[in-house]
This record gives sequence, structure tokens and C-alpha cells, in this order.
Amino acid sequence: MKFGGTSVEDAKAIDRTAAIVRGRRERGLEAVVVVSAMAKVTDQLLAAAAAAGRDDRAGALAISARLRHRHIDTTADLLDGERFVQLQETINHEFDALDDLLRGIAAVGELTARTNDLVVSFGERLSSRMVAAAFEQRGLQGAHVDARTCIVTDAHYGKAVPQENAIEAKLTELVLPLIEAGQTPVMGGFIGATKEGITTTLGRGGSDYTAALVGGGMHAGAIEIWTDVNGIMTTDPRICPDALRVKTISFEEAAELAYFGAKVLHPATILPAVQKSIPVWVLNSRNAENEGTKITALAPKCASPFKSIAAKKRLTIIDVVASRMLMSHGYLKAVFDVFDKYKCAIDMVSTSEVSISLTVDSNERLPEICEELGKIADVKYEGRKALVCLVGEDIRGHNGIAGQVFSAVSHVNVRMISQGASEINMSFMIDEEDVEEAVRSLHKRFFVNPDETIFDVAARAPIAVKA
Ligand SMILES: Nc1ncnc2c1ncn2[C@@H]1O[C@H](COP(=O)(O)OP(=O)(O)O)[C@@H](O)[C@H]1O
Ligand SMILES: N[C@@H](CC(=O)OP(=O)(O)O)C(=O)O
Repeated sequence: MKFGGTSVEDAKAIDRTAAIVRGRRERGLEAVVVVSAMAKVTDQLLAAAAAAGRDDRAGALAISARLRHRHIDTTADLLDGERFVQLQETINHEFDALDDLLRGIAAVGELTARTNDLVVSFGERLSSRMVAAAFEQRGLQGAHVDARTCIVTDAHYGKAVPQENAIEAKLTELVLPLIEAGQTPVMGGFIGATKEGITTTLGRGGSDYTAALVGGGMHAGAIEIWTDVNGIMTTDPRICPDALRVKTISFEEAAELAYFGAKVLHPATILPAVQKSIPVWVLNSRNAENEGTKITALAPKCASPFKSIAAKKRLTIIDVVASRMLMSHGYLKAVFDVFDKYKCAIDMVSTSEVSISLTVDSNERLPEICEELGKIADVKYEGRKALVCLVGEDIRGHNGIAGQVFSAVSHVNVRMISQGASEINMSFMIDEEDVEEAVRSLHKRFFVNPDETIFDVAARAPIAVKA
């Protein structure tokens, strides 16, 4: 069971989380609980690290002081007596270590990726201790597990690669005995450590990934991702408040959605679950009675061509123009080698006779990448672009679908179009400021008469939406 930042954001949310876990235990189920940092804490830790890195020591320590108060206040609301005193001491100890670290970064005037990971790791280290203690007080026999003892990764800081065999061995050694003793292990998501014990992180949104690694490594019967919406919806409910819950979706569809920007699930989550055929559920911790979304190996038959629409912002289009060389042997390889060298993933590619257009996440190394590409071609790049992606296994069965999609967004300037080889997504690139309108138009066009076997039409009323 993984509970995201909003499911542990304050004492009330942690209380709801405890009630959900109690419900599972009362049904005779055993659970390992993975928690994220309290909502927004990771962003604030990143801001503190960045401030320290540019020598703003006072700014960094001020952020840390606010976080210390928030964690202690929540602990005071959660725990009584001796339990509170003990955890308060632990939290103060952790924040003293964080402050020392921030002072160190400011003194050196340099923030490395490795140190950045160590700073952000405090979020999950603290939240997991608080949730474990809250479970303990509520008779759930919470047992805190430091995720860094089990989630073994390589040393690719900021996006470390988990070592699944080593993880499975550690889970068997350290977590299984706790379950066998009737306890509820609680660990932080998102963080891990190299085999030498250096702290790493799995990339933003990585707690879902931890949940899948733990579920996979322990051969769980199910992986539950508890969040703040009723499940995977037909689009982000912050863009369309009338988005509908999707009752069932395939692993492939969910993976495409996650990759193309649906924040509700981390893209890497699905893989360990698919490999072991473990069903994944996305559920709402504010509305635990709701059935959520079930992600399964096979997509159910659906009368609608699409299950959901995702959008991903902060992309850059790069146009590489080389009229004489494009079709020559080895040219594309030379272009892609440059992206490989900078470990820069490409989202979409399209070619014409004279140019290749590629899209990548906007990142600070783009000027270097383009300078290097400039040695073999003329290069232009343009940021503030976004990708809109429609996902559904039944796209291929619907004639004229592209016409319907593009007439729904005929007022928007479309820069690139792609239909993936898997034939379960159709995506196009537009200006960032057009995303909301394009998604609303498409949602209106494709979910006006939804298939009731797949979409929760009964609950058309707006669901809980984050501010
Ligand atoms: N297709 C979608 N279905 C559901 N939620 C979505 C979708 N696309 C984007 N979201 C957003 O994802 C959010 C949940 O992800 P996140 O904030 O990371 O939650 P958590 O803190 O629980 O991990 C929702 O509040 C919603 O706004
Ligand atoms: N706290 C990490 C990991 C995570 O998955 O968080 P959440 O479950 O709240 O999206 C982050 O913000 O990236």
C-alpha cells in the first residue's frame, strides 16, 4: 500500500491512512506501507538545497526551520505522551543533521547531485517515522524500516536504477520477518542507497516505483496506490473537473499515460508489477469506499476509442536541418549519439526530407546539446511546448479517428503529430499555453457519451480536486 504526499500531508490525513490500513488488516490482509514525504516537502527541500548551493545560507536554514515546525506540529497532533517526546527528539535530531548539511553546502558553494539526493531524502525519512509511530499508537503495530536498507540502487543520483535482485533479498531478510511477526512495516518511498550505503533517489514521483519494487520483490497479491483522486481519470481533474473515473485500464495504457504526463502514476511503476502479473489499484484515500481503478494485463473491450488524455508540459522542440545529409548512411546515428552522450531522453521524433524534429524535456544542457548538433547540421530550438496524448487500446479499431481528434483542436497550432508503434496512443505537440483548452475540447468530444462498462458515469459530479 503506497500513500502519496497528500495522504500524509497532516495529522488528519495520516489518521485516514491508518484507518485504511486497519480496514485491510481486519480483512485478514498483510500489508507493507510505503509513504511519500508530506505534500510539498520534497519541493521545499529542493529549494533549500538550491538556496544553500548559491550561498544563500539564511534562506536555506529558514526553509528548514519551517519544515521542522510543520513536522513537529503534526507529530504533536498525532501522538501522546512519551511517544510524542521520543519522536520529537528524533525529528529534531534529523533537522539538526539537515541544517549541518545545508551549512556545509553553503560553505563549499557547490551542490552536487549526490548531496542533493541526501537533502531531499529527509522528506521520506521523516514522514515514514511519523506514520510508523502513528500506526503504533493506533494499535496497528507499525514498524519503521529505513528504505535505504532495502532499496538497493546504482549511483545514478537523482534517477537511480534499482537493483531488483538485491532488493528482493533485502526485503526477504528485513521486511518479511516483521510481517510474519504480525507487524505493519512502514518505509519511505522515493529513496534508496547504493550497496556502499550512499543515499540515492529514484526520480520525482518515485514513491510509486518503490511500491511496485516492494510489491514485486515480496510477490504481493496486489499493489495499491492511494492518492487524492478516485483513480485514473479520463483526464487530469484539475483541467477538467468533470473527468470520469476509469474503472479498468491495461498496464500498457497506464504506462503510456504515466509516461506522457498523467501525474497520478509514476511511469516506472508498472514494470515490476507487469513482470510478476500483480494487479495495481489506484485508490482515493479521501474516499476509501470508492472502487478506484484496476490496472490489469488485458484491456477490457471498450466502445470508446480512448480511455484517457494526458498532457506533458515544459518540453522543447529541436529542429535539425541538413538538406544533403539527412538520408545519408550514419547521419541519424550521429544525431542520436549526441542525445545519448547527454543522457537526454527523446519523447517524439518526426522527419521530413530535409529536417528532423525532436522533442525533449526542457533542461539546462540544451544549449550544449544544440552546440554539438550544430557541428553536423543547422539547429534551432524552441521551448514552452507541450505534448497532448490520447491513450486507448481501441484506437486501431476506429476509422477516421485522427480526423475527429484534429477537428476537435482545429483552433490550436499543432507542431508535430505521432501515433506510437504500439497503436495505443496518438499524440501531438502544441504551445504550452494551449494545453488546457485543447484537453477540454478533446474531453468534451470523446467523453460526452462514455461507455458505462469502463467509465464511472454514475459519479459525474466533480470529485475532490487539489487547489
Ligand atoms: N488521468 C489522471 N487521473 C487522475 N489524476 C490525474 C490524472 N492526470 C493527472 N492527475 C493528477 O495527479 C494527481 C495525483 O498525483 P500526485 O499529486 O503525485 O499524488 P500523490 O501525492 O498521492 O502521489 C491528482 O491530484 C491529479 O490532479
Ligand atoms: N516525494 C517525492 C516522491 C513521490 O512520489 O511523491 P508523491 O507520491 O507525493 O507524488 C516527490 O515529490 O517526488
